[in-house]
Amino acid sequence: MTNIRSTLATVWRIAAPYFKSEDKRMGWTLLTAVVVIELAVVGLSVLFNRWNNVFYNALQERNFDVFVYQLSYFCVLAAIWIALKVYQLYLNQWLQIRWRRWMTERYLGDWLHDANHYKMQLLGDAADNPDQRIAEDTQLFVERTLALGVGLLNAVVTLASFVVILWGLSDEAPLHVFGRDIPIPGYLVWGALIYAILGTALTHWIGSPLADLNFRQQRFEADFRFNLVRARENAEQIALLRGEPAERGKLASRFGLVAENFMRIMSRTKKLTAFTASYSQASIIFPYILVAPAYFAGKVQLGGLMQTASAFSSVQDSLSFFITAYRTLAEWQSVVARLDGFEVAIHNANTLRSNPGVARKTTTGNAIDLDDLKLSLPAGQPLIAADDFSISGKERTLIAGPSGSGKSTLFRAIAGIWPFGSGSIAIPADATLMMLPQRPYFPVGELQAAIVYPSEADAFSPAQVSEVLKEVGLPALADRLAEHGHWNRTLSLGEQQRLGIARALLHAPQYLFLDEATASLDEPSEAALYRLLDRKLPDTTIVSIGHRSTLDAFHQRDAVLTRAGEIFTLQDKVQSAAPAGG
Ligand SMILES: Nc1ncnc2c1ncn2[C@@H]1O[C@H](COP(=O)(O)OP(=O)(O)OP(=O)(O)O)[C@@H](O)[C@H]1O
Repeated sequence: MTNIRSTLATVWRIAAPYFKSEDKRMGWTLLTAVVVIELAVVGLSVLFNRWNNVFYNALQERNFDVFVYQLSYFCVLAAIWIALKVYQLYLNQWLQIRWRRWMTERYLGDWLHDANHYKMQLLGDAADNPDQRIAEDTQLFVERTLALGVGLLNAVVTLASFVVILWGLSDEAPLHVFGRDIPIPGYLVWGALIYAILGTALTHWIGSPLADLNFRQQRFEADFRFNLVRARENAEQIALLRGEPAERGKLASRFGLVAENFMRIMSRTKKLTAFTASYSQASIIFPYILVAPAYFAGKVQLGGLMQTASAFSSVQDSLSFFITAYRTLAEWQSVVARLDGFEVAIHNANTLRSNPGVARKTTTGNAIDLDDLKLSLPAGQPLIAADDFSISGKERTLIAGPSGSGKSTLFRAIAGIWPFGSGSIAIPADATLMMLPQRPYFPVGELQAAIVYPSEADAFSPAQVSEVLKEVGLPALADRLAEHGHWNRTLSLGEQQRLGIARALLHAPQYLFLDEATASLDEPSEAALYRLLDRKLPDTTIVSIGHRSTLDAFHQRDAVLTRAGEIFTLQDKVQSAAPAGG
């Protein structure tokens, strides 16, 4: 019960924002239309039920005129019913796509807000596979919530209408056992109620493990898909290393989890289906068994019998809502749990952003100041310390340090995406910063758009981009700006690094951070690119991470991360010490 209540509270939390959003007018209009149509459909089913009585009596009495009239009446009812059903589905789907679009845009906005997507990864596994949450779960959530909500409404209204009818019919056709009337008011209602309660309890007992199993299934499926995508993305490495058997083994074991869990779902579903199928078959004949004695005793006509059976099955259907919707409910519950996890992870990332360990300030000066800065790993182990360290002016700084000492993490903290630690980083107001990693990212698409990313493709003219391409030593690419491609896959790492420098030249940031951004080039090419940066970006402050001594020539300042106990400290390198003993 608590489980159901907390699921409903979560559903409300996830669903309500749409109906308070800027699209609320349309949302409410469509929802009202869907509800009104559903009520009209129930109203029609009451008319159909009454029709049963008159129609079957006409058959029994061989009354041709009434028979023909009732057939025409049926056609009118059926035509209205068809029109309602068509528009109910149409409007329902219309609401689904509007609601889903709104949720998707909101999730995309939250997920891609200020490095949340990266911080969610850093924070751990609370929301695994965000792609699945955004693409699949929003669709399932909207569809299932509407289906179950409308289904429940139908069940409640149908129940209310038909309980009244069935109560009246119980008086008309009283329980007749062994030649005697047994006056139990509304016995048909009680019969349906007991039958449905028993059925619901048994269904829940048999089917309850399905919610968990479905949750796990979705997760295993997404993990399997993710690993397939990773294998595709790293095809070259895998082929070079002859890693295919290892990949196959890994993928097979991931799929093993999918299959194993699916087997459990199958076995549980088999039991559940055996029960629900028997239950629904039994409910076809159950009302006839209840009313047959009265019928054969001549207390009720064929029309009354048929109307009772139809009313009983309506009450029965609505009381059995839970049984028929059980699988959908179980799946829906796991979708709700996944979306909830996603929202919690976004919330945690937002909290981390508003209360970061490392404070980010803006200054009026023109230097980036690291003050009493201590960076740590997500789990809390201290990594590096930097106190009173300024990066300013047109100075070029080279940062060195052992592998794993935290050089890239320092850049991440300056970029504002690494919140773990303490102290502060002050950045000049309105300063533009650009980080160039060793392996730059190029979105799949036209080359021009890939180079000028994250700006719009037309932020620079093709002539500007061609010019820069020639300068960075890639004149051949200048003719291919309109070509579509997966550039991270097709270009060599050295070419990608040249393109990274091209991107920096186009954007001309005030602060440029190069994290081994030219490490895949030979030394003369690297030197040429640094000379180019010097010439084209004279006002840019450049900070590089690099291991080659040839880089020294392009940097006036050397800083180094040195181990001090369990952490590394960032300090200026002591320039060529005085001669020993001097
Ligand atoms: N998301 C993370 N979770 C846990 N540990 C991390 C994470 N990112 C980095 N680290 C750890 O932090 C340490 C510093 O990593 P970083 O990439 O900053 O080193 P680096 O000095 O740039 O190394 P290299 O010179 O090899 O590129 C490493 O030990 C790394 O394993």
